[in-house]
Amino acid sequence: MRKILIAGNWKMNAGPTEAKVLADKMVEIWKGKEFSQEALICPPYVSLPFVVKSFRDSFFKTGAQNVSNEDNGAYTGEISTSMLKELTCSYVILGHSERREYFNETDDFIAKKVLKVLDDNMRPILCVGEKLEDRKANNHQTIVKNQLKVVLDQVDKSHAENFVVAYEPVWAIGTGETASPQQAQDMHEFIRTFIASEWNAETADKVRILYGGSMKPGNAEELLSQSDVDGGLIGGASLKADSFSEIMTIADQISK
Ligand SMILES: O=C(CO)COP(=O)(O)O
Repeated sequence: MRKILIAGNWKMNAGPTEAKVLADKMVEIWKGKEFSQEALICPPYVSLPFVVKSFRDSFFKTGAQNVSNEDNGAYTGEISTSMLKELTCSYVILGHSERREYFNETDDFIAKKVLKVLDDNMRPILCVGEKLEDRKANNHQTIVKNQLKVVLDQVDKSHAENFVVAYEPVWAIGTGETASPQQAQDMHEFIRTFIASEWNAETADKVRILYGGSMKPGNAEELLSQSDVDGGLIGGASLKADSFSEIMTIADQISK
């Protein structure tokens, strides 16, 4: 059984002051209540210590939006896995389409980071997804398969439980347009089948595959109810404590 992961990607939003207010609000909403699934917030680096502090006595987990593939040393501007672990961060988003597009991150570079994160006993959330032109040309499966293959070729299947994939169709990110539940399910099933062909069915079954792209309270139930959709990677709607909590409540009622 896979636990649903509801993850917020705050991107370059919410500096320390705003982040603390937002995190405190989330904790307040869930005070005294149990959450049967997993909730995660990935703030910008500078806000992480504040969010960690706000979440200290709650079930909310924290993660980062990127990390270096190197150990501590002379790498100006970078942040290491050991620094994130010191803050008790457990997850790292890697290969987000914004990093691929604006910061030229390649599949090989992303694979190195995924390996580093897994080797250091953290959990990568590897983002994959096609652009609109790829979908229109019916190339979406090939694009996603190629993005995954570079990483899967290097990751040992023993990491399956810590390995998280997020399918984020680029055309659905921040656009208000969402993949239909069927489009999401079809791609998630394709991803799981591909992982099974690279590893095996038993390990592929352990990998959580999140959907990302304009997920909000109004469409979360339909998306999260799909058999291969194991959670959400949420941008805009994670910047509002109410919306994020509503999606969590929906996830709480769905068990996989
Ligand atoms: O990119 C995303 C999460 O990583 C999705 O962002 P939105 O939910 O704002 O579309």
